[in-house]
Amino acid sequence: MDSIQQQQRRGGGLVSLSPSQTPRSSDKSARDLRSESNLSGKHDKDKGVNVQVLVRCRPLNEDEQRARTPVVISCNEGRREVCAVQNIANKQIDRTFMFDKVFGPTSQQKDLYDQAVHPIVNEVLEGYNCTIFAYGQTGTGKTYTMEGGARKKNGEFPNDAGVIPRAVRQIFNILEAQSAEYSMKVTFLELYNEEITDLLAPEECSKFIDDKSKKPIALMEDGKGGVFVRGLEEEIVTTANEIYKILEKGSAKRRTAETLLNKQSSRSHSIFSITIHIKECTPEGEEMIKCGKLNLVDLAGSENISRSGAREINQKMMKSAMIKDLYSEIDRLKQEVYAAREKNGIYIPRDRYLQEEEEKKAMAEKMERMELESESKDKQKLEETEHSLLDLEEKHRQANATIKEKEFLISNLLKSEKALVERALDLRAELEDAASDVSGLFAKIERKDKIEDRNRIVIQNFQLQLTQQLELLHKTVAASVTHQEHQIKDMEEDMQSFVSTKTEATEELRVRLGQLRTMYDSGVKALDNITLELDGNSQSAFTDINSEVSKNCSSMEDLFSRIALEADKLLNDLQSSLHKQEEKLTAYAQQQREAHARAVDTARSVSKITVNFFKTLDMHAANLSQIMEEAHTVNDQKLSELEKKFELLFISSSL
Ligand SMILES: Nc1ncnc2c1ncn2[C@@H]1O[C@H](COP(=O)(O)OP(=O)(O)OP(=O)(O)O)[C@@H](O)[C@H]1O
Repeated sequence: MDSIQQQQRRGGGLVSLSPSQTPRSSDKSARDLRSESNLSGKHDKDKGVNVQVLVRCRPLNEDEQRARTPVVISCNEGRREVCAVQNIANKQIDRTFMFDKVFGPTSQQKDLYDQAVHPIVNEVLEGYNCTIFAYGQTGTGKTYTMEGGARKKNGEFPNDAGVIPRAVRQIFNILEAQSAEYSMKVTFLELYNEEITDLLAPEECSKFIDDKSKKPIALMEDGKGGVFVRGLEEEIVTTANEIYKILEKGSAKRRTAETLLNKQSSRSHSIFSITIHIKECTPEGEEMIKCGKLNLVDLAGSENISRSGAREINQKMMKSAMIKDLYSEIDRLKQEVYAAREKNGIYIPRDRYLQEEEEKKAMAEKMERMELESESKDKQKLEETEHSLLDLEEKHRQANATIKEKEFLISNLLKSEKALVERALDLRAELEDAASDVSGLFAKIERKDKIEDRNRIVIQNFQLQLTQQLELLHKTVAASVTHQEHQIKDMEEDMQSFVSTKTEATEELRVRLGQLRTMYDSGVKALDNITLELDGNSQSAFTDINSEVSKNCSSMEDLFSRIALEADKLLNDLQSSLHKQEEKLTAYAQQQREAHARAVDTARSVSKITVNFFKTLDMHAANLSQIMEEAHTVNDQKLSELEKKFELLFISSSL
């Protein structure tokens, strides 16, 4: 669990002095700070506050040396004292001031940093809020101490690098050495005439700030006894170089603003803040976040503080203190007079008495005058207050009207914000729909690709199988044709052998018929001869012979009819066998023709199916690409609509 570890505040002030400068009333603040520091020292532990006041005295510059400017400040670093020599009414009065640390004119930037700032930066990294501010009159070396010389071109530090670049370097060196997990942000602001300028804000924002209708950057109380600046630009930084660039950018902006507004650097304050969050693990493994803040403040020249718009209460205190002093002085004098009268005190010389009486009288007159003045001033002030009260009432009325106006504006703004939020939600829903459409489209494309891949494989398989089937068919048809040719040849041969066999039998039959005919003819001749021979013989014999002839004739006729029947039967058998063979051949040829036709039909229908299949595939592919194009177009339209809506939304939100 993350938690934020916030430590107490610490602070330190650097008072810069020039050696020729006698501390004046404003320098009293240095003493005040010192005494405050001493006072707070007693309660350091209770309050958790620690203020240190360090003084640095710069050496005389060339001009001052040339002009032989007298040196009125001497520093004793060991005793931590600064001695100022003053000549009042030809009397030399030496006044000594004590500080937490004193740096004389020969002190180097590094000495000051190592002794005074280094420990404070360590405390920042331990999670404290620390402030280092430079205070002093113009030209006493505040900017020199805080910023120092510019970095060299190769990025190296010059010897006169000031507190800010050295602190930045130290912070990064320590964090990197610890391999710490951290985040860092910086702010840079300028305070001039009670007006805060964000030195890191982009130009447009600066313009807004100038525009009175916009919310100005404002100093707010954080409710925990601290203050923060509302609306200040915070820049996240990860390297020392980034901070140096930001510093350069901010300083450049400060310079530009100064030129434009004819300000002087000595009249404005600048505050550069570095906030560091560091992650730490407790021994129990719990994650803790340490938060430390370093404020680096370059104050306005102390003689210009009143001109910088500050009125920052000492005068009032001085006046009341003075009246108080005067009253106590009167009391003291009264007591002295009383003691003199009663002779129970110490006698004083007459001259002194007269002088003191004079002084007392003058004092009483002065007091009377002052009281009168004060009364008239009070009266005047009362009148002024009444006036300002009336003004305030008027302003209050105006402010109320402005508040109402602003409330109306705010309610309108809230309404438009609500409408914008609703519109944004609609747009978001549309965007989500579009995104789901797009993802659906992508899924479709993926599916289409897969189907195309599968189709490609199916087509390849189909082509392979078709080629194999066609080859098989071709082989089968070729084998069948060869087989048929063989069969027809065999049948031709069979027919030829059959026909030749039957021709032989017919020839034999013809020969036998010829022989029979010859036999018949010879028998008839023999019978004729016998008839002739017997013609002359007896009638009886003739009858016998006739019967014999008739017998022979009938047997011959029987034989002939049998032979003729046999020949008919043989011829019929031959004819029927030939007929059957012919029928068989015809049927077989018909079968083969039909099989061939079927094979041809199958091949044709296969090729038709293939062509149709490819056509369908092409059609599907065309449909798919059309769908894709349409989807892309719809998608593009939706996207451009969404972009337009977003633009409108952005323009209306920026308005
Ligand atoms: N310790 C020092 N050693 C050498 N020169 C110094 C030292 N301190 C200041 N100077 C020089 O004195 C001059 C005035 O210093 P600087 O501009 O820092 O004063 P300042 O207090 O910031 O003035 P201002 O309030 O006008 O900004 C500069 O030229 C600076 O280089």
